[in-house]
Amino acid sequence: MKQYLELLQDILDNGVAKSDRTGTGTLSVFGRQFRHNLDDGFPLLTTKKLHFKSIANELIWFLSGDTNTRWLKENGVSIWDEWATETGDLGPLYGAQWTAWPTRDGGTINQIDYVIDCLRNNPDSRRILFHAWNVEFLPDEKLSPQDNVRAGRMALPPCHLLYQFYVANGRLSSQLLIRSSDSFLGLPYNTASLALLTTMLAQQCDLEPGEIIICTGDSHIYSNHLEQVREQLSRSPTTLPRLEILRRPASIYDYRFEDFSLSGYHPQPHIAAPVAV
Ligand SMILES: Nc1nc(=O)c2c([nH]1)NC[C@@H]1CN(c3ccc(C(=O)N[C@@H](CCC(=O)O)C(=O)O)cc3)CN21
Ligand SMILES: O=c1ccn([C@H]2C[C@H](O)[C@@H](COP(=O)(O)O)O2)c(=O)[nH]1
Repeated sequence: MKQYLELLQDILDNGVAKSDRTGTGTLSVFGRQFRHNLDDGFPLLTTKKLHFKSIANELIWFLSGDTNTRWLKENGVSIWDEWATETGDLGPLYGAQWTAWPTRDGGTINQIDYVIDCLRNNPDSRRILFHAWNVEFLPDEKLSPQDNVRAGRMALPPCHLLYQFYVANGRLSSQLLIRSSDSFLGLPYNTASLALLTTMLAQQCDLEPGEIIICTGDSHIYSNHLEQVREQLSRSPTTLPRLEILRRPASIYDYRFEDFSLSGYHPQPHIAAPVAV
């Protein structure tokens, strides 16, 4: 993932010091894009060890429509704990908007079903996308995540916002807009998650995985991640792992962590960093 390391270097070289909601402070650039061909391997960083289980289970959790951390915790994932209420609630964020976007007549729309239907029946459509920016439920930036949840809003507004898909020559590509990107902690997760989702959708729709493209808006490095970023940039990327899906689940909603087999993942050691809440 040379492209990812180049983005980190770009932020170090060109970033402007900006304050942010969490009070941590960042170096930030605006509007960047990188791409990765899934034929070249699964884009899980080799320059630091990533917890693939957190990434895969978070995606399975989103697709299930769940917005409570209980299932995540039961499955070894703690990355959402800081934003949840004492009962584990996060408000109507990703999973709710992806699979049960509320309609004015009291019903819901499953945007993932729509994407699968397009990929199978209208793959040349230029409208194959889903997104989570449901303005009615966005949090009030002046309130804490937990107080927003208690008011029926999302704990955090979506960061990975808009997923668009494209089919050509039997290959499925995807492009993701991330409005705000924690480039050291969040972006490696978002990149691997997009690659995994694209591979799962390709399997469900009899397509081959193509390219993934990541577009980041406010692309930042938190001031308390600078040492970690420099450590990572001193390392050289090695061969990417390969992802195999061991069975074909009945639908996009039926994948389990055990279905994913990652081979050849030999990362350099984990680099710990505090998450900005
Ligand atoms: N500041 C911030 N950055 C994010 O990336 C982020 C948020 N907030 N809030 C919502 C979600 C939660 N996400 C997170 C949260 C924590 C880690 C994190 O601490 N990762 C550690 C390992 C933790 C683990 O997998 O158990 C890492 O070293 O990658 C990653 C993504 C992505 N999002
Ligand atoms: O999937 C995710 C979720 C969150 N982030 C990061 C981006 C920002 O650092 C924070 C969100 O804060 P805002 O003030 O709402 O922008 O979380 C991410 O990179 N990826």
